[in-house]
Amino acid sequence: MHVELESIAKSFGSSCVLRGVDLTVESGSLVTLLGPSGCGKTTLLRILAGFLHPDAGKVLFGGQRVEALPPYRRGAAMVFQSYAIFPHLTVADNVAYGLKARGVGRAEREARVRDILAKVRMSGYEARMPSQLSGGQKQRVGLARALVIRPDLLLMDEPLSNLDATLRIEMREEIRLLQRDYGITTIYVTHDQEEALAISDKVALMNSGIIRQYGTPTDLYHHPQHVIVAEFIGRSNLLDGEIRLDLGIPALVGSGGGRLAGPEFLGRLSAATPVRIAFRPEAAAVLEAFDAAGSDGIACNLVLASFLGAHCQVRLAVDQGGEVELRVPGTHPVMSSASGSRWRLHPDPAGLHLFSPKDGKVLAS
Ligand SMILES: Nc1ncnc2c1ncn2[C@@H]1O[C@H](COP(=O)(O)OP(=O)(O)OP(=O)(O)O)[C@@H](O)[C@H]1O
Repeated sequence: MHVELESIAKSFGSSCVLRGVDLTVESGSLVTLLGPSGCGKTTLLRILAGFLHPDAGKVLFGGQRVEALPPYRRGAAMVFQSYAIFPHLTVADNVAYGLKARGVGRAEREARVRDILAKVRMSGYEARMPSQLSGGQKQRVGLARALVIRPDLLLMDEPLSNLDATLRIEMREEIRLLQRDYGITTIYVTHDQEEALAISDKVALMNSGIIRQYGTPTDLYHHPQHVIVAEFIGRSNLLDGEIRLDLGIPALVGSGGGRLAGPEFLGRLSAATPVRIAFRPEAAAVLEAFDAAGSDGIACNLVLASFLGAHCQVRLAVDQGGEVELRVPGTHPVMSSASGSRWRLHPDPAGLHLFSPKDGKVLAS
């Protein structure tokens, strides 16, 4: 089911929680609402479900406005972090509950319960009580209960946050496979960026009640449109810098004055513009032994070089303050150097993103 939100606003008392949210979710896709705690994700999901009314804006399901419809008439099912399964009913009765409420006959009910329990790999647990299940099993029952009614829209609020790390990864893959199999339009709330990247067709990154960027996981990772996105998705090194005129030619310099990129990268950015510079630890960079005669790049000290198996990581303290993290090959001389040794870092301009220190918006990338 195609879902559309237009200019959704919501306040609780004097605190404005959603400040004009627009979102389009294509039929059959999985979209995550990602963002730090308190940014309004759950509030938005509750507005979609019909548990909360927006102060302003439109909610459209399949082109029809639904703000006036109660939750049970919206064709959506919700899966909660707390499982929300009935403790006094068996697994089979929990899953059959929604079908019974919809007047589905016994034979069909039993067949559908059997099918969906097989799908979530819970066959054989029909007669168990919830108290006899592990967290992951309860979560699967919750999922089966939502899926069995074949909802047009599945709303999931941090459904995996009560599970341990291994189970979380296993379950998120199951959810993604089931969602694709059934072609159910799904809106999924999480504050775990890796989970969001792993399972989504598109991610809406929220912060302070608005969506900062909405796009595919690779879009958000490689082309952050706001400094918040660069910070929240993956890891980013952030440094202050400035665009300066260097013999009349604009150049990007770090706070220590070392040149990092030339006019080909800066486009139409004018001189004397302060910037926030971001680059990822895995972005290409040259890290060379410090030479007092050089002046380009970022002067820094080695804090720690760590061998992590699949790759090596170094932490460097920048002379002008702050730290950067970098991935290097195991053969790099920094790996056998002492903490405190002096280095000069030249991030490849291709991996740099520049943001405005004022409003956080992207200036160049
Ligand atoms: N019923 C309510 N009454 C008053 N304030 C509320 C209510 N529900 C939510 N809030 C406030 O609205 C803000 C957004 O809450 P929301 O639950 O949407 O955030 P979230 O992004 O889902 O956070 P989390 O990841 O911690 O669940 C918070 O500051 C919260 O305290």
